[in-house]
Amino acid sequence: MSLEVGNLQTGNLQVRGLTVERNGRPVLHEVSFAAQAGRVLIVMGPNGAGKTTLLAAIGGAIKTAQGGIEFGGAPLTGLRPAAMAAQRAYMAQHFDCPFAYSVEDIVALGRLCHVGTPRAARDKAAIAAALAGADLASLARRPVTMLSGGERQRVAFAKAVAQIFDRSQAGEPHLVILDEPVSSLDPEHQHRLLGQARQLAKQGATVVVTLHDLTLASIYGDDALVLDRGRIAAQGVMAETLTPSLIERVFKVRVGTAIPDGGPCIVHAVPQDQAA
Ligand SMILES: Nc1ncnc2c1ncn2[C@@H]1O[C@H](COP(=O)(O)OP(=O)(O)OP(=O)(O)O)[C@@H](O)[C@H]1O
Repeated sequence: MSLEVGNLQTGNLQVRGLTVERNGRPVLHEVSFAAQAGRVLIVMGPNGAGKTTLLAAIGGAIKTAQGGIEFGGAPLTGLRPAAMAAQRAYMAQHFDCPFAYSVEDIVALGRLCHVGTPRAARDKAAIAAALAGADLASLARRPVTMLSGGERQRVAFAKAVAQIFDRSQAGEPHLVILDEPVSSLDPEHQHRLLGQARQLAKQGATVVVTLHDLTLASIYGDDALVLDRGRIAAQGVMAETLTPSLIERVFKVRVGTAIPDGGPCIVHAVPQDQAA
């Protein structure tokens, strides 16, 4: 099933014929899909498939060679940077800060796009809510240089949440892009963060997340986009798309256990030379 949508509703993300080159080499080839408001789209694929490149293109962090990216029916590049930042939060795969800013200060950077607008009145509430949501309230004054890898990842998520707090609270369309947001997190915080991503979708966000953990993808994703060597290998509703045969073909592992009918697909991946 295709993730194309005919009539764009406000808040839908539409990517058409996207080609991206890195270092002069195409790494995404004419990728087309839609992500719908109120739903979580999980982007999956092997190392080097182009997931980060895709999210960075949608997040405005890298240039595209060809194709269009529209949000709510308008080109994403058409807005001024501050207006765009108020509705599109992008959490990159890696977050590193060499300076000893506090956790709270880093999360507050997410509010920079609201300076000089009425939304600035909600900065304090936004930062407090984002810190609490990421379980960082007790670390708010700690320099980020003194955090663990997982704690830093939660800071990056909290910054993204603070950025789109206003639209989320108002139930207005916004785009949340999370590139491997749980790669360093313990199981409790993985579920906590992805649960929050689902909650953002419930509040009107269009949520696009990359994950390597196929079980988490199955639990938290409404829709799936599977990339393989820069092209779409499969796309559609999660339960219909993330099948054992797809997993074996694209990820080159066998599925030991899967519970497909309705419930989450619990993926127990074993090497291909070990029959399930
Ligand atoms: N800065 C860069 N310059 C040149 N090529 C790059 C650059 N970054 C990534 N690539 C290449 O682009 C392709 C896609 O990389 P990308 O990071 O998007 O993959 P990915 O699916 O996110 O992989 P992973 O699962 O390992 O994070 C790969 O072949 C990679 O080697």
